[in-house]
Amino acid sequence: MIQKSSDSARRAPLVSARSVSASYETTQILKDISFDLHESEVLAILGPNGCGKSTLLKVLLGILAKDHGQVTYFGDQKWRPRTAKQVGYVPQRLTQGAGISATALEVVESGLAGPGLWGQRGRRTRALAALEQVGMAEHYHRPVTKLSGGQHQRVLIARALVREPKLLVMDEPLAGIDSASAHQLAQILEKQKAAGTGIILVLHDLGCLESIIDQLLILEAGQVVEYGPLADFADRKQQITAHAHALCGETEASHLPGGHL
Ligand SMILES: Nc1ncnc2c1ncn2[C@@H]1O[C@H](COP(=O)(O)OP(=O)(O)OP(=O)(O)O)[C@@H](O)[C@H]1O
Repeated sequence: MIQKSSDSARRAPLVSARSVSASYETTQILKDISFDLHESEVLAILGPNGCGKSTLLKVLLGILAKDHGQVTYFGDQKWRPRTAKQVGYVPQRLTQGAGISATALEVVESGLAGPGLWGQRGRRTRALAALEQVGMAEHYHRPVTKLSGGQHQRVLIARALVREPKLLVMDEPLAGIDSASAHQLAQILEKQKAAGTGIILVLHDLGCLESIIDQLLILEAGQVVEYGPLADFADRKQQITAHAHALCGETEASHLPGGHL
């Protein structure tokens, strides 16, 4: 059941999922997932290890085909090259295949590469501006392998923001970063939210991102067990976080490839 605040109900969603199911070969992982994400909204997806959070991201990012259901992006029911252009994806870390010896600037510029996306001209200027947005301009020439976890993450956020996305998707953004970096992350996301970007976060814990989260979607065994405004969970927040923590243990590397979007 989709619950909407009266404000949200008046606006068309940026992303709308209806009764989505998905499988790996013959094993069904996601069952009947529905949610809406509006402009300037932050949706946090929580749930225990293996419940299907990364799989849901893969479906949303057009990497894994759905078995059934519908995902509408920006009013369009098909994932197209122009959809990709409006979506920024932030993985946890760069993988080997993504060219990890690249400099911060090269990594951010790679966010503008892709068929039918942006031309070569102006890439550097846009990439530097994106690094500036996340407070990393002075590190533009450094190899990402030499950056701290939080700095590395900010470069990946810049790579997503360089597209000026309408939708930002982040996989476990609090994993492996210290509390100062987590607070910087909260500030960056808050600015994006204020600018109208819709944000989907896969989390194991609300942490210091709680203040920017609007909606919670809790998955268990591939199904939505809770969905609604964060305020509705006020009396159960600790319980939900403790539950996710207890079941999650150490976070694992994302299954999603970095930098292909
Ligand atoms: N490529 C794959 N092929 C087959 N099964 C997979 C594949 N990727 C994930 N799975 C299985 O799908 C289920 C959901 O995995 P998924 O990675 O989506 O969970 P998750 O909630 O993101 O877990 P975590 O919190 O550990 O990252 C798990 O049982 C997992 O083993």
